[in-house]
Amino acid sequence: MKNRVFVITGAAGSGKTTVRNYLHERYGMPRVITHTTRPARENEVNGVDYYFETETSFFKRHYLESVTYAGHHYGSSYEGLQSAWHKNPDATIVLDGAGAVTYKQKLGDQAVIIFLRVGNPDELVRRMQTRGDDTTMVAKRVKSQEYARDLQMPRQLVGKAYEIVNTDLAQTKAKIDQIVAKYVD
Ligand SMILES: Nc1ncnc2c1ncn2[C@@H]1O[C@H](COP(=O)(O)OP(=O)(O)OP(=O)(O)O)[C@@H](O)[C@H]1O
Ligand SMILES: Nc1nc2c(ncn2[C@@H]2O[C@H](COP(=O)(O)O)[C@@H](O)[C@H]2O)c(=O)[nH]1
Repeated sequence: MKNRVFVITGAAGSGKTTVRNYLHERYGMPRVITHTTRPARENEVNGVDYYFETETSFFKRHYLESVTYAGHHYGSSYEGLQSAWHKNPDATIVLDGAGAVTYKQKLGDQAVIIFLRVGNPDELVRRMQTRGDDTTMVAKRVKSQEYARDLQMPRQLVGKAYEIVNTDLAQTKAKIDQIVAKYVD
């Protein structure tokens, strides 16, 4: 059986983690946990949401790809992906737009990319605030180049990725089910 990874990408606050958790809960897809130097949010747990790293420990890992997003480092390891595939042939990961492009380039058909967007970008800020994000962090993020970039699907992924407007979560889940049905028996 072919190993695959469902890559969820899109703007900050667009619902990537929510969709990844749905794929985990509904389809039993293991979540590939990535590494970051960003401070943990309230309720985030090391080894569950991320491996939280220091500026020194981050650079001791072996990454398939890594990026800087709004001033913090993020990276996904080969070992994390292999360990997820060891549990199940279909896994899921949350990446920014640049990471999703790298995954498609490196893994080809094994990477199924789903780009999430919302109708109105103001909704993203509302969702981050509702999630309880630190106000200063939200302001810094919204000003970042990476945030602006990820409002649109990366041009390298046009025609190679699914796009879902995540307004109504029930409808989003139904669309996710349709995509998964194309790949998973
Ligand atoms: N369709 C939706 N309607 C309303 N709220 C939603 C919807 N989808 C997700 N949310 C909520 O929006 C907030 C942001 O969602 P989530 O954390 O999944 O986004 P994200 O894309 O992973 O964000 P980030 O990249 O900043 O980590 C959460 O509080 C989540 O419960
Ligand atoms: N390219 C990568 N992007 C990653 C990775 N882990 C998370 N992310 C993305 O970073 C931003 C910010 O995440 P947040 O949790 O601080 O809101 C978001 O788009 C994530 O999808 C990674 O290993 N590589």
